[in-house]
Amino acid sequence: MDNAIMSAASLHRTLPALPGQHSRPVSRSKTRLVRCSNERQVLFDRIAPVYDNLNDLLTVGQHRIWKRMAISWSGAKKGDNVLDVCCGTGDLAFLLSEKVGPTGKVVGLDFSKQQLLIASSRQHSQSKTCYENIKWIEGNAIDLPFPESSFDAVTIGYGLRNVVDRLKVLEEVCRVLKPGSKVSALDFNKSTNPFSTSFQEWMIDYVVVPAADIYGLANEYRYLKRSINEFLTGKELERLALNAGFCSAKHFETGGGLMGNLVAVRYGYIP
Ligand SMILES: C/C(=C\Cc1cc(O)c2ccccc2c1O)CCC[C@H](C)CCC[C@H](C)CCCC(C)C
Ligand SMILES: C[S@@+](CC[C@H](N)C(=O)[O-])C[C@H]1O[C@@H](n2cnc3c(N)ncnc32)[C@H](O)[C@@H]1O
Repeated sequence: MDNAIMSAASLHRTLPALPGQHSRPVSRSKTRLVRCSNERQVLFDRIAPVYDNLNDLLTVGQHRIWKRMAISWSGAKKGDNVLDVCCGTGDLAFLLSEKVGPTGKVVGLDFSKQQLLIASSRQHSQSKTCYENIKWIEGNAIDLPFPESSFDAVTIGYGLRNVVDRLKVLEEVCRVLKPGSKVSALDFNKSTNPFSTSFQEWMIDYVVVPAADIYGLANEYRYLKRSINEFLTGKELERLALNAGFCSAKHFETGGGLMGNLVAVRYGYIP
């Protein structure tokens, strides 16, 4: 394992075992979820080398603006301890690092080793000293390896749509957030406007997939359209966040309706 990347298992080993922990029989539906999750992990490992370049190309740099907006909505500030779930190659973690500065701390968590290796090499190839405050952890978003109330803000960029159990992920995020703190989750918008949906699908079929095909990754990028169809609308995401334990949730459309950003607050005293 790359020295700069910690595994969640090694983090867990440093925590005391819970009393009464024992292994349970695994159900068929759980086996299916694990298989689906493993397939996605392989997919994200495969696209890692081209992911950043394709994002810049396909959005003509616009994704950087959407990511800056996501950071701003998270409420992260100087000196904060923050988490980027499904961090991939680290775009949001790097922006968070600049936001919280050298007195703050950033954790980037992802289950794709290849994505994390790129994040770590970007961290070391760029000379910004504040990037020293970032740690990369190989782990699963449905079982965050942190105690409750650990973070002042959490971001998730294009991650919630890709996990097999979204409610569990939001419950986990709510648990690790400090009371009164926010999660900001940027993703594709599953629009209720037929024009936006048609444009999104047209872009994927005729621009995104052909561009990915140049790298032999057409199938991996075809998955995008399916995953957006199976995703939740803004209103459904707001309801899911409330069910996960957040006290308020609001979804904003960005990128001309192509993208969306869920902002949810964990119940608690806000000074
Ligand atoms: C931000 C983009 C992709 C992120 C992304 C997210 C995922 O969940 C994936 C899953 C599996 C494979 C890949 C990904 C993945 O790359 C790129 C999105 C591109 C948009 C579909 C199109 C953007 C349109 C432009 C903003 C419009 C520009 C207008 C032009 C100037 C006329
Ligand atoms: C589309 S990428 C987004 C990367 C980055 N956040 C960004 O905005 O560019 C989705 C990331 O989510 C990660 N991911 C998906 N399911 C996950 C899970 N259950 N646990 C941890 N990471 C996961 C993938 O490995 C991948 O790196």
